[in-house]
Amino acid sequence: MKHVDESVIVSLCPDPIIGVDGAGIVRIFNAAAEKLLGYAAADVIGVLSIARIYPSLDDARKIKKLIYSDDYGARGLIEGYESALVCSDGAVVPIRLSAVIMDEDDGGSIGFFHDLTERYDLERQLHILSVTDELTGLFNQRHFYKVMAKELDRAKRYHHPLSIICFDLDDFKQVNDSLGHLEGDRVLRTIGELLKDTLRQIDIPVRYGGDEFMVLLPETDIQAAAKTAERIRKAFNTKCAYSIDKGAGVIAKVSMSLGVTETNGTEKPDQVVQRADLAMYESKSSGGNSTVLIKQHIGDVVQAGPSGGERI
Ligand SMILES: Nc1nc2c(ncn2[C@@H]2O[C@H](COP(=O)(O)OP(=O)(O)OP(=O)(O)O)[C@@H](O)[C@H]2O)c(=O)[nH]1
Repeated sequence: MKHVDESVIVSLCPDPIIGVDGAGIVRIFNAAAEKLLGYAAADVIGVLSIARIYPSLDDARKIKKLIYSDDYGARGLIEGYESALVCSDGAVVPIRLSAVIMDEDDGGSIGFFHDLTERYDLERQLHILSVTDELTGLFNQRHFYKVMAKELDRAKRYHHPLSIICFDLDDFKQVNDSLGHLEGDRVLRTIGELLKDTLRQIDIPVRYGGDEFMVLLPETDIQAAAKTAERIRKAFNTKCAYSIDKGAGVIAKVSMSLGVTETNGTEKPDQVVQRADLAMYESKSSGGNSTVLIKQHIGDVVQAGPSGGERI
């Protein structure tokens, strides 16, 4: 290869390269830096302080401190540090930075940046996929237990009530068997939409599995949660009013059995889920299409209902 001038290499580099003098004033600003940040090199060289393109002065100070530390194996070096840059229009771009001090006397350095936007977008999409139930768009069971642990901690620390609604469809198999799986899927998707419309922003709706769902209601006591449960049940009856002929004069009506319980955060996730499940099964075993409440045990005493359940 014939000799190529270093400045040509810098200008051809597809990643942004920014060089600064000891005072932090931009001295090198290649074409990729212009493209990413939206500044013309002619407008920033000799004028712009590098601190201005970091999100805050603290970020800029931290990077300066890092380059003078031996955190990356030697003083005067940064390798693969993840931060962000602010473009001329105010947009913030995630970047990975490697940098070296060019001149020990003057303190001038050169930074090699790599735009991480695509990687961050991909990670965000992967995260969404990992916490979402594909059919309904609700959260999945794995996410439910993660959030539940955090919400139990919060409830305990701040003495706020935390409620949970557990519900399961009654006779859902009949929809699949009589009307087909696609119609069954439509019902499950309708529940996803219905929950998003009915709940507050801070509530966490989850498809627990099959035709079973959970809703976590932070800062909500059992009576308020029961009202929400009833709103869900009634909305479902309006939106999915099926009466399916099971033959021999028997009609199956698809509805919901709901169980509601509250915790003060001192329990394990499984204990709370089991109690909500028990309330839901109580509703189901007495005909479904209803909401049953079971309050938190205090000592061994169950606070409401003959078998711990209060039916509404
Ligand atoms: N269409 C569809 N059906 C599903 C899906 N996941 C689970 N199911 C169906 O949900 C039904 C659950 O059946 P069961 O547990 O007997 O529930 P059920 O018919 O509602 O009966 P009870 O709960 O006793 O009232 C089965 O037919 C499953 O095939 C899904 O993603 N899509």
